[in-house]
Amino acid sequence: MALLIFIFLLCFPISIFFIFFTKKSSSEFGFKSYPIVGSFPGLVNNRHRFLDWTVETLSRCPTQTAIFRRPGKQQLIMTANPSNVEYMLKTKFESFPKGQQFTSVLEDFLGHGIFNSDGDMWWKQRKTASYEFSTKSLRDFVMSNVTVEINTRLVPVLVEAATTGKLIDLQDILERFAFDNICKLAFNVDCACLGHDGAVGVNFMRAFETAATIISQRFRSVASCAWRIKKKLNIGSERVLRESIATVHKFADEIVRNRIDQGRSSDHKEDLLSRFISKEEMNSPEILRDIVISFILAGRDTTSSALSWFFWLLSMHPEVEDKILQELNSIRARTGKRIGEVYGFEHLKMMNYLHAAITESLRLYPPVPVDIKSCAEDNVLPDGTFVGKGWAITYNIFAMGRMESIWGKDCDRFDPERWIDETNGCFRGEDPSKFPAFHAGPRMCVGKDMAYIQMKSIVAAVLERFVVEVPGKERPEILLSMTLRIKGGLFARVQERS
Ligand code: HEM
Repeated sequence: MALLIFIFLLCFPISIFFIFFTKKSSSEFGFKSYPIVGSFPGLVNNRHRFLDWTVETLSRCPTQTAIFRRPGKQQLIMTANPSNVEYMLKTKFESFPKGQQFTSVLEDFLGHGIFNSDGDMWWKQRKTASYEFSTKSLRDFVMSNVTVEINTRLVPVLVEAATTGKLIDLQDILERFAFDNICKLAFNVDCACLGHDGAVGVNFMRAFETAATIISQRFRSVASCAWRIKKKLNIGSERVLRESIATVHKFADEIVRNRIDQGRSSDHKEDLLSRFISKEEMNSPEILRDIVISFILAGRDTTSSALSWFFWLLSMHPEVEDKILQELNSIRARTGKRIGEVYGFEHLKMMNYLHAAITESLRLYPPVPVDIKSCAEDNVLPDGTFVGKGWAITYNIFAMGRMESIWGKDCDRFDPERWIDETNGCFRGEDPSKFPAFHAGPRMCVGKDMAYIQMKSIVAAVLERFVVEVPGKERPEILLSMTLRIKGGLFARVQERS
């Protein structure tokens, strides 16, 4: 008997070790999987380098697609394969909605706004947004807001930093810029977050930031019941989230109600809220609030994330900065514009090299690094991968920008020239299923053109007047929140360019 107990005690831990830690996945290349716990051990081990880990894993897979095994029947597929991306975002769009699993996580904050809805609800908002974003009046409104923000906020903040010689957090400055800008576009309110720490809008911005950060953490919660229990008990981060959402909703509700009361007599005709109010089917205060909040979320951290990584890359590639300055010089020479005068839309269109450099930065550091959909019916992807009904599928934009199979041997190199057409020197775009930084198909980002207007205007204004120096040569640490941010900020020193 004693011998049996001894053998059992010896064998039990050894067998547990073998079951959990040595059994290889059915797929030799993808995420390793173990009985009961699936692929979670790999995720836990690599959580501090999640994106780099997925790049390594997907680039080893024959079709750049891997299965992440979860306990239970519903699995998660991750792909960096352009044919699969085209299939899910375009060809079989209806089969791959955001899905209840995704939208229920964000619903407390975003309700049923464009960013967080599917089907009819999404389509009605999309139709209006697509139309309004193609109008010249909205583009002019954006141009004038960007010009004012650059001249009266961004440049003075940088002049002061140049005078004092202090390190500044460029990421924070860009986030404040983007927040001011998107609030003007969404409901024509000047939050004045850049350069005015005491402004009314700062509370709104902070609450918005907290809500967006905490709600995105729900996706990383190991078991979804964990956040749901905390929410029910109103404790910990869920309590902070509830308070932040209340602040955001109160601020937005007041604006929406006032605007509805003002009705047709309102002076605000240009912003998105006024444009949506005039649509019969979307004039309930709650849905208007959800729409506005979705737009703020979509336009807030995306451009600032893109530009933070862009300025870091530029600090490592002075030859690219020189070429941008040469291009700006030649445009000034042709148009007679003086330094300090912000460029108009027609001038921005001439900046092919700058457009290419920003796009190249988006390839390597996409603000939305991974995107998730659910599968509404059993499907087989073009590369032969089976995706069952109810499974989740993510396409990994960060990994796609680093795939040799898409970009060739120099895929890791920051090279704006790959976006320039050699025959005419103009910017040459790429198929969105290979480069889905702005999504692809019917849900493609509606703010893409506006984002380029904002990004090109900022880069031109900053580079012509200032030299930006980022100390250190290491890649900054990635912070995964709703977007790809730089952990701890992007600290830089600026000097006025002589
Ligand atoms: C560099 C800047 C930007 C990038 C990389 C970007 C990227 C994206 C991506 C990947 C999506 C799809 C997200 C999803 O459905 O899961 C998206 C959607 C969207 N974006 Fe952008 N975006 C940028 C700037 C903006 C700006 C400035 C605005 C607003 C003015 C905006 C408005 C939207 C909206 C409303 C959607 C939802 C579209 C829909 O679901 O039909 N974006 N964007």
